[in-house]
Amino acid sequence: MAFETKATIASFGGKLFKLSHQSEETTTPMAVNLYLPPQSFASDPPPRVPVLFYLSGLTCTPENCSEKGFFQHRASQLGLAVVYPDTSPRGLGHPGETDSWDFGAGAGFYVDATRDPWRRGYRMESYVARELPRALFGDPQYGRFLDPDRVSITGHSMGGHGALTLYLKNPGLYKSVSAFAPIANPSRCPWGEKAFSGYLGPDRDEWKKHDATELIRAWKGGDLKALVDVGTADNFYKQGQLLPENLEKAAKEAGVEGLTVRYHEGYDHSYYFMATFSDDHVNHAAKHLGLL
Ligand SMILES: N[C@@H](CCC(=O)N[C@@H](CS)C(=O)NCC(=O)O)C(=O)O
Repeated sequence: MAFETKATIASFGGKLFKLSHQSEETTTPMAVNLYLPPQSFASDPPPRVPVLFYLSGLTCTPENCSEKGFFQHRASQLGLAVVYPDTSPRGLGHPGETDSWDFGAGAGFYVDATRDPWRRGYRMESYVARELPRALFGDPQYGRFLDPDRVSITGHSMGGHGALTLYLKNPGLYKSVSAFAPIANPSRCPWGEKAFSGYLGPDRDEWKKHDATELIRAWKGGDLKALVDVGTADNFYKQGQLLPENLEKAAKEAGVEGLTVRYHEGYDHSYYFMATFSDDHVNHAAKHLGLL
């Protein structure tokens, strides 16, 4: 279904498009922001620029990171498009959908739910990894700007975990992955236990198929090309919601190379942390997308 353009906003010499389209996976209209860098408007026909998908964390819409993550700063210099999807369907009307900030609306966890009522519409894995890219790359208005063969993925918190799992589940689909403060081992933290039992049911073996720390053990794709940043003053890190050490340990035990985890003294979970290191994450993607 074609995208409706709700707003066009100048940003770092390029343009941020606030879009909406009807999703078959979620059965709802989905908001998504697309940033096109200045290079996209410098010639006609435009160059096909590589694409970075950014997956947001709990409670977020496409706006949070577009407004204050500062990915557009470095993306504009390098000639990289950035796609900011939403974090769940909206307005399905499932009982309890908006009762808590860490489950239901704003908290889709980038899985395809298998439990009622969530299995209707809460299909953010299929939406983000398949439907949205297919729709964008095939779109009559926006597809001609984008290179479907050069795609990377990144994200924050729940979205950092989403980026890691989509990358690990789909070898070759993305050229690299990075994450800010990811919920790295959701089967073993309160946020993940709540989300996975609600969306996937009580069988913990099912959870393993959607847990980055478990998936990394089975990785056979060679050098991982993964960058992870964590702030040591992040309260969620201190409360044991993120568990990045478990991811590092699993990679080490499995002999998986190419995972860089950096701990930054004094940084918290917020966009002050993200904006500080977003250039690094864009550079990481750009290196693997042939821009650097
Ligand atoms: N609502 C939660 C915080 C949730 C939270 O920090 N969400 C992060 C992602 S995990 C976020 O990006 N929030 C939106 C924002 O800060 O703009 C609380 O009050 O503790």
